[in-house]
Amino acid sequence: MTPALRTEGLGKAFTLHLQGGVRIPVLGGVDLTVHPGECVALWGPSGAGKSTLMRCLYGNYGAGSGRIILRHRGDELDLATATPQQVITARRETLGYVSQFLRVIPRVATRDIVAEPLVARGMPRQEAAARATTLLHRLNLPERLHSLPPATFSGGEQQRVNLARGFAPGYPVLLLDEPTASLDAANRAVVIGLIREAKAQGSAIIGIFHDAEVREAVADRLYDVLPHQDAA
Ligand SMILES: Nc1ncnc2c1ncn2[C@@H]1O[C@H](COP(=O)(O)OP(=O)(O)OP(=O)(O)O)[C@@H](O)[C@H]1O
Repeated sequence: MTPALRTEGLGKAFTLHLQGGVRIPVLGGVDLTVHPGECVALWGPSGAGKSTLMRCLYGNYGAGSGRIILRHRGDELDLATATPQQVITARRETLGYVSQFLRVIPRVATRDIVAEPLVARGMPRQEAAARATTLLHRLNLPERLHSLPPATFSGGEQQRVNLARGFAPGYPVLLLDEPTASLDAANRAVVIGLIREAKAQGSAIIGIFHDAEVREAVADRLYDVLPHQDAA
């Protein structure tokens, strides 16, 4: 089976320009493969580079070396060398990312924040709003909050808005950074259900799951992110 996403020799180092150009190698030689319907959990000690790897995969950080091959529009797209326009298209159609924290857009209602990626993919606005509402209910976000901007929501409420937005489109590849960090047991169980359903529908998932119960419930295998001394 063709992988949904794979990296070849991915490396990343940070250069601290305000600290005399000190170079911090983080990732090196990362060969990660995830297939449709599979969930891979990134594993490794604090500071090993798990979040950095996620951000490289989504294109938030440029890769220092190597390739990030995404199966996109029936072809291969190397995100490490893709143009900004190609990255935007890949994010709209193929690659989703649920970060730990919601970046709130002022004055936009929660329902619209969740519906937006569906509308961007061409779904009629009313249908997108209905799907958003269903997901928000499933994640136990009370109806009275759906029409409010989430700026004043609690951490757990904001995380659930973020999750609804990330799961709504059914992306072929979905990146999850600590998706249950701020959630109670009932909502953790909902997220486990959403991940399992996404896998059953063929999504490839890469996640950081510090919660062992969630990790064991969804991950098919672990990928070791090792502290690296020699990164690009
Ligand atoms: N923007 C940045 N600039 C400089 N150094 C960074 C940057 N982002 C991360 N780092 C460094 O890269 C290393 C890896 O950080 P990262 O957050 O990826 O680790 P992690 O494995 O996700 O850790 P944790 O499990 O604690 O969240 C750390 O030493 C961190 O200080």
